[in-house]
Amino acid sequence: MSKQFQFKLVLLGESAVGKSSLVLRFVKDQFDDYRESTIGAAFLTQTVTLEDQTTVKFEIWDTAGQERYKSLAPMYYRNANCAVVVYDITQSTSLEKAKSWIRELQRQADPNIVIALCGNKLDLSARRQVSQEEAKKYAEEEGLMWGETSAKTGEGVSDIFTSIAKKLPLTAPPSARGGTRPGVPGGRTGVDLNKQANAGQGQGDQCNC
Ligand SMILES: Nc1nc2c(ncn2[C@@H]2O[C@H](COP(=O)(O)OP(=O)(O)OP(=O)(O)O)[C@@H](O)[C@H]2O)c(=O)[nH]1
Repeated sequence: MSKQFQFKLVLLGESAVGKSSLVLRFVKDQFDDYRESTIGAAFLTQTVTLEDQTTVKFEIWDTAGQERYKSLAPMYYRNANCAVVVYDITQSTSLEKAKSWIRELQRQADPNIVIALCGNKLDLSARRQVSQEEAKKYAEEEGLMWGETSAKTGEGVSDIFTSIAKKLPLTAPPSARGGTRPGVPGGRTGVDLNKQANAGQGQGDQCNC
C-alpha cells in the first residue's frame, strides 16, 4: 500500500498578495478576479501524489492578511508543519511584510517548520518591483524554499506545494501524532493516514473559521 501523510500548512502574508487565490488555484483549479478579503481564516484540504505514489494531504489554513487579524495568526502557525509566506512581486512593501512574518515564524513557530517564500502575481511581471535575484538571495540566506507563482494563470502553483511535500519528513513515526480538524487550528499534525481510520476531510473541503 502506498504511504499517506497529512500535514498542516499555513499561508501568511500582507492583504491582497493572493493567498486565497493561490489556495483556490491549488485546491479547485479556479481563479476569481474579484475575490473578497478573507475574514479570520479559511480551512481547505488538498492532496499531492509524489512520483513514488506517496500521498501528502495538506490541511491548509489560509489566514486573513488585514492588520486587524494579525493577532490571530499564532493560532494558525502554532504546530504548523509548513508555511507559505506570500508577497506580491509588484509591491516591494509586501516583501518587507513577508520578511516580518518569516522572522516571527523563526522565533515562534515549530523549529522544524518548512517555510516557502512565494512571489505571486507573476503574470504582472511588467509591473515587477521585486527582482527574482533579491528574493532568491534573501531566501537562500534564511534557508527558505522560494518560488514565483501566478494564481491567475496557475504558473508555478502546484510546483510550490509539491516541493514542500518533498521536503517534509515523510519517514516520521506516525503513531504518536494526531491530525487537525476545522475549528481546531492548533491541533497536532503529521499523521500517517494508513494508520488512521476516518482520517479527516476529503479533497477541497472548505470552511470559513
Ligand atoms: N493578476 C493577478 N491577480 C491576482 C493573483 N492572485 C490574486 N490576484 C488578485 O489579487 C486580489 C487579492 O487576492 P486574494 O487572494 O484575495 O488576496 P489575499 O492575500 O488572500 O488577501 P486577504 O484575504 O485580504 O489576506 C484579488 O483581486 C485577486 O483576484 C495573480 O496571480 N495575478
